Amino acid sequence: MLQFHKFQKFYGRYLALKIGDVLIEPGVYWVKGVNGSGKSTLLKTIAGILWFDGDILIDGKYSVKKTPVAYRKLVNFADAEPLFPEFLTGKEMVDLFLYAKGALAGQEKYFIESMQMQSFIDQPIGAYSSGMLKKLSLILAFIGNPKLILLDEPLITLDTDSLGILYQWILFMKQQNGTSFILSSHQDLDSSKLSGAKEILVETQILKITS
Ligand SMILES: Nc1ncnc2c1ncn2[C@@H]1O[C@H](COP(=O)(O)OP(=O)(O)OP(=O)(O)O)[C@@H](O)[C@H]1O
Repeated sequence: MLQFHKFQKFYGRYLALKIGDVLIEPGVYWVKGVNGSGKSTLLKTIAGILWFDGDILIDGKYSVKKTPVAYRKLVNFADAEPLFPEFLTGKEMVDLFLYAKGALAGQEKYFIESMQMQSFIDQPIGAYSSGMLKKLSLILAFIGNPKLILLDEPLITLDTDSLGILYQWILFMKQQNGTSFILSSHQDLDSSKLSGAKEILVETQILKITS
């Protein structure tokens, strides 16, 4: 599903992450590691937000560097602490993503309604609480027809009911579309809801993948 080729990520002279040539099979993955080990760096480079040496391919043919538009239609990302223009409404951001990701009109309704966002989706984002902002960022990550969804710390600031909904979304996308997931979380994921999830341990600048 996801192929790293001679991957290295430097910040200045500091080598934050070295992966080399690694293939990650389809599935749901939980990225673990201590503070500063490189979890966010890993997700942001896969998302195409951070520059790095080497290449990353999805489905063996779409490269984040050589075919970035096609790649970004297949790889969605939600940041740990999302930031959006405060003058736009949540619905305007959703419409932008529906267009950019080539999504079917109306796809967003299931996500907005199940996450109970109808009451604030038309408000400016500047008026959102941190939980409302998190919900919006999660919706945006599920829009389109992604092969891979990257969620950086998806559990923080979500209330218990919303966590249950997020697990439902993950199972729904996995079953309906065969979407893979890479989630980073300091909190334990509910293994009863994400059965079969594999672990990626980020340790001393390298990855260890366990099943
Ligand atoms: N913009 C940057 N400039 C320089 N160094 C950075 C930058 N961003 C991250 N780093 C360094 O890269 C390493 C990995 O950081 P990263 O944020 O990916 O870790 P993390 O595992 O997500 O941490 P946490 O669990 O605390 O969120 C750390 O040593 C960090 O100091």
